[in-house]
Amino acid sequence: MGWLAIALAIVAGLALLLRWRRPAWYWMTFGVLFAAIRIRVRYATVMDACHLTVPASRFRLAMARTFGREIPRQRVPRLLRLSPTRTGLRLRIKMLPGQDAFVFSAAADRLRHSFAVHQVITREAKPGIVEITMTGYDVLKRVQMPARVACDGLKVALALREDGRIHCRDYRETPHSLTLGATQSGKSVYQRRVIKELAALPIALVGIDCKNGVELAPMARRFSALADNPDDAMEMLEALVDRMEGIYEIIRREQRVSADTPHAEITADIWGLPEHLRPIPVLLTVDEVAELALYSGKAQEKRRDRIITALVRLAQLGRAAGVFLDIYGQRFGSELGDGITMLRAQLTGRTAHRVNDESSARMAFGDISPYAVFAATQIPNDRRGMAVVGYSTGDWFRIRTPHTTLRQAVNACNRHADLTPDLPELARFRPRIPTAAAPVPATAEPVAEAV
Ligand SMILES: Nc1ncnc2c1ncn2[C@@H]1O[C@H](COP(=O)(O)OP(=O)(O)OP(=O)(O)O)[C@@H](O)[C@H]1O
Repeated sequence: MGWLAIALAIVAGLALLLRWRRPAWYWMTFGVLFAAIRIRVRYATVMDACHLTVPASRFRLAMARTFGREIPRQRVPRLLRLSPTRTGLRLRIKMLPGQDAFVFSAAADRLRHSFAVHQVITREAKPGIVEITMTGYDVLKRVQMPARVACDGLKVALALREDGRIHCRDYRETPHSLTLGATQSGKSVYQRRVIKELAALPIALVGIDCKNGVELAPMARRFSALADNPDDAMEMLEALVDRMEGIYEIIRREQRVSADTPHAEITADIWGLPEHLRPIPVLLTVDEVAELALYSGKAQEKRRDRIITALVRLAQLGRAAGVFLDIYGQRFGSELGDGITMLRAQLTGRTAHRVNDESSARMAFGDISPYAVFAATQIPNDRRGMAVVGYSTGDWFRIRTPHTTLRQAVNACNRHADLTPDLPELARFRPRIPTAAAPVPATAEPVAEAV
């Protein structure tokens, strides 16, 4: 008996220690079991207490009255499935007549307290079925991505979502994006993560970094073109527009060939082109976009207009030609001048890190969800790298990318330097490869040695 008590005390101590120091391990060892038992046992009581039950049907009430029987109890929505996940539990519940997903969403906080879990997120899985995702611990406190994430094509796993799922970006589905955030909110780390993940994929990377190249130049081996000042940026963007127009010519030519071949598919983008004709897709990543939009004097104003016009054209027409845009900045509103709101409308992938005011958050999510605007303004200062991401469906989530150092991103770029394609139209912007003799600025980590 004494030994049993000692063993139980050791296990309980171990559980407490894990819960405190390693919540992810605690969840996978003890937490998931305890939570599943708790939910099974208390399900009906909690549903009742959270006002998620409905009165018995009129027929049963009438029968009870007629035969003088006990009045039937409130009906509890049926728990169809309870499945564990890496970070929590997922429940599928069949809604009762009169209920909708919003009723469950409004009760999310009550459910969270009642089931003693960290977070509860609800969504309608299909008509009549609501899915409740619970996370057992604060998954964004210390981001741990799963070792393997199934991604194919031009899809990359970028961050962990607050519901424990992975936030992926599929460039073919969401070709252009805008990432906002105050200074020191985590934009550069997010950009590094994107580049690190894309480095291994068949895509050409083109960058504009008017901070003299401090962010992107160390990764130059994987970049087909880089501009580190607004004059070069303007010429590079116009060259990219020329490339895009050339690709449209190829598509048109191929369409004419297909049109004369009965039953042949006719493509309207590069993905339907035969492989030998298909140009490599290009991602243009722009760090601190305001540097391109600010001007003083007539000459700079003209340059700014040409830059914004080229960006708008790339955003409007780039998708079919395989040209994608990732734009990063602190703000991206009409104060940056004509054409900015037009450009923003094309950037459908939206991410906002911590912002200092509501108007900045509205630049990202004003047209998606007022709740996402609020969430972006509530990101705490000590949660660097945390962001809100909005999907075109109107859904939004808090996310956090794994902390990616410049060293890690540079290593990935060096490892995959052989995948860097030559873009003849942009050949004059091919970056100079940094060497030990040309060290990166003191603020950045040192450049990796050549592979
Ligand atoms: N996902 C993350 N996890 C942990 N720390 C992070 C994360 N993202 C950023 N940080 C930390 O936050 C700080 C600021 O990050 P970063 O340089 O990316 O911000 P920024 O928005 O690009 O700032 P600026 O606009 O001034 O360049 C860095 O010290 C970085 O280590």
